[in-house]
Amino acid sequence: MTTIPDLTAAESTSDRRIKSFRSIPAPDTIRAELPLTARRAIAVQKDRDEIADILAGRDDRLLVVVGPCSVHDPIAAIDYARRLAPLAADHADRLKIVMRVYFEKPRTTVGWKGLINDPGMDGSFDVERGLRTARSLLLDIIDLGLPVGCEFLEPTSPQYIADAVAWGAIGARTTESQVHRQLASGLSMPVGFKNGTDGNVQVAIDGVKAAAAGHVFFGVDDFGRGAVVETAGNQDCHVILRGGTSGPNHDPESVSAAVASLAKAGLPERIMIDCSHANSGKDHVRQAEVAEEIAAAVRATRAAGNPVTISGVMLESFLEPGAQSPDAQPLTYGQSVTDKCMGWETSAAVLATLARS
Ligand SMILES: O=C[C@H](O)[C@H](O)COP(=O)(O)O
Ligand SMILES: C=C(OP(=O)(O)O)C(=O)O
Repeated sequence: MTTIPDLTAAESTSDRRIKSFRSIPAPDTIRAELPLTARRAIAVQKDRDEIADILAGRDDRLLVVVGPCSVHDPIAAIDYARRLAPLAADHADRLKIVMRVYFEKPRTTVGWKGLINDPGMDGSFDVERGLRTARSLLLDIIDLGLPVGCEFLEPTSPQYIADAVAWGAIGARTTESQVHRQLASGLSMPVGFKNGTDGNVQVAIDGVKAAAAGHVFFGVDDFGRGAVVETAGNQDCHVILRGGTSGPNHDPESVSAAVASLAKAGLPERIMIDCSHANSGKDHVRQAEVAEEIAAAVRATRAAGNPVTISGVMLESFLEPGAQSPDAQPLTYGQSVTDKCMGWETSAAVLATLARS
């Protein structure tokens, strides 16, 4: 019998490019430390139901997902939420306002990947602190009476926070990813799929169809153990038009084309429009104009007695207009460290315009 000698570290074919593994607490540990509680759970479920009703056309309000491109400073995020909450209440008969609370940033190449990945923004990657900070912020925002919306990027991060989230997004860079479509099929809230960065809307429609089906895939359970996950499918998914490399796609022709493709796919003929990203050329001043154009289009459709196919709008908005580098010293309070955002005054004016539509 031949004996196989143990390989030395230098001979091993495993982990040749892994520098370290750091364990983190299991999802149920962090959730138990920062419990959702029955009162908040009731609020989250009510918000999810209202959002699903808007997306299905059972409620004719406009869904508005508004907030910073990314959260880097929880104090500024709460400050923003305190200003948004009374506006959300004032406009509640016409708009369903959800605060954008994005903790995970997909990058075109490299860059800061968000508060969960690197809460110190200094390369220390204290993911455990990032998870606790993120969860705690979500609970505080819910306590102000606002539903929250997050992009889901890491396939296992939802286990730590998704119970507090009323609406989710799959971004343009991951909309075609089977892993993210499977993830969406098991998420408990409505989920929007962005069109691809090249402007391809069909990949988002395919994402919605894939997520509506049940799937079986690799994941982790509540105790952080590797598991085979079986999902039931998510029927509350929709498409988000965000423009692409060939230009914006919020104009009436692009919206009609997207709606026709949804009809062809047998899906509800309703979409959300992202006023930022490629629809505004990442220009926050232009973003407000795009929102005005959408408000005008919705008004015209209603006036003509036609069905409104734009059921939601996304806005990138923070306390201060524009953006700064994440490396700025000192950082400007309330200003984005990723994409440019509308400042607070403009955001409030845009919400009022959307409410009038
Ligand atoms: O919304 C944020 C950004 O557009 C997205 O994360 C990509 O950013 P990047 O192109 O700066 O990496
Ligand atoms: C990353 C985002 O958008 P997109 O996926 O459309 O680039 C975002 O909304 O933060």
